[in-house]
Amino acid sequence: MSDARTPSAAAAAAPARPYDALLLLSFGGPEGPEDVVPFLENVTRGRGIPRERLAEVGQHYFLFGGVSPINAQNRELLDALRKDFAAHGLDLPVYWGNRNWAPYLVDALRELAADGHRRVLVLATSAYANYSGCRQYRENLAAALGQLREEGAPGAAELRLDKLRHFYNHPGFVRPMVDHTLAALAELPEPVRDGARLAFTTHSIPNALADSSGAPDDPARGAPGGAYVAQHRETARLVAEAVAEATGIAGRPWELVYQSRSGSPHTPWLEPDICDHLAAVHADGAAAVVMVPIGFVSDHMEVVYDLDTQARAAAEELGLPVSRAGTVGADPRFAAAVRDLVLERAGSARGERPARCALGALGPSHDLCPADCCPALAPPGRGPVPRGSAATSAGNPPPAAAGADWKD
Ligand SMILES: CC1=C(CCC(=O)O)c2cc3nc(cc4[nH]c(cc5[nH]c(cc1n2)c(C)c5CCC(=O)O)c(CCC(=O)O)c4C)C(CCC(=O)O)=C3C
Ligand SMILES: [Fe+2]
Repeated sequence: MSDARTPSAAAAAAPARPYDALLLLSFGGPEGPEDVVPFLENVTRGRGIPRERLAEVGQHYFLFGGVSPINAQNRELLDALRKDFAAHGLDLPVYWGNRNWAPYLVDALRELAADGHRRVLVLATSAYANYSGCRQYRENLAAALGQLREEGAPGAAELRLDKLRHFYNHPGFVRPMVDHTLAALAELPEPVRDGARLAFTTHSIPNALADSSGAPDDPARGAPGGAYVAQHRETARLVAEAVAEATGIAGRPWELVYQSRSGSPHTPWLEPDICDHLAAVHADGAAAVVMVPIGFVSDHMEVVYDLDTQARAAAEELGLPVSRAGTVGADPRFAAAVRDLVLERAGSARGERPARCALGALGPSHDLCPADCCPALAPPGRGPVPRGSAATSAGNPPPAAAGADWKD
């Protein structure tokens, strides 16, 4: 077909249409000692983290000169995305803004709007369903856009933001993790390699937040751990199976464990902690452990401190050989996966039915978060969060602010 007005020809000319930019939305981190305390104040405002925990976490950052690796890693990812888009003829500018530190989200949106962009896709650097990786980012988008509209920032009134779906089961996320797990196995001394177990790690969150994670119609919602745990178990299984195939060793034990717990000790959070897990498998006769941080997209502070510093020290004390797999970071396969998600979503927005790539049994995640997806507070007795209750009114951005990412 050569008619330039047919949808496919138009799509070939501007494959991301109707979108005109991509925003990388991340956590942010301090870039010097003087940033650490104000950064932690931003992260924990209104979240009830004990002061002692904050002082302790500040020390983790000071141990690294007050610099979190996360911003440099996001700059690398930006670079990889721009290279990948350019190499594949995708003319889509990429912007970057953070929740907790400069460059801030609100400034990125101001720039996007001033540059004339109107329909913007958002890649949040969080692969799984849960409040902090899903709804909290949507709240951040709504709040920043609300602020710009109040300011009367040029273009802000027309700006519409659509968050891309969760990508935990996309091959561009899973396959680099498989390679990195194989590389971490190869780092172990040869005699313990075949007996090494896999410990997949992710951020612990309060049990109540895990139980209510995901969309209300998600089969995992209501099961212990909700979509958060179900999705992590799926990624872990996919990686473990691919590692078994590559090594020819079937039945290597693996477990999903947690790290970076904070909050009150009286509130139950997901367990076991990686350090307790290392002690348990050591007592059980494990020869070695490979820690695989599937919960994170880059080797940021939770990885370089909580795993490489704290968990490694615990393993050393036990005399248990350990190694740690790298995260996806700026892997070109991940950049290509982002391009795939962009083109897929653009196709959907044009009313087409694009292939929606996902490995395993759970299928691709939803594009539009339904009203009670990943609520901030656990619904009492696991029922739906009542509309307009304290749990939702502060958190649920109105449709106008959250764009097509919000369905009510
Ligand atoms: C699920 C999840 C992810 C993964 C998904 C995603 O990436 O979104 C994640 C990522 C990250 N968490 C990070 C840092 C922190 N998280 C904290 C606190 C918390 N995280 C939580 C959850 C998550 N966090 C929760 C439930 C809290 C309790 C307070 C609250 O309910 O909000 C605190 C406060 C101190 C403390 O208590 O640890 C800090 C400093 C950094 C930056 C690292 C760097 O600087 O390199 C990153 C990427
Ligand atoms: Fe969600």
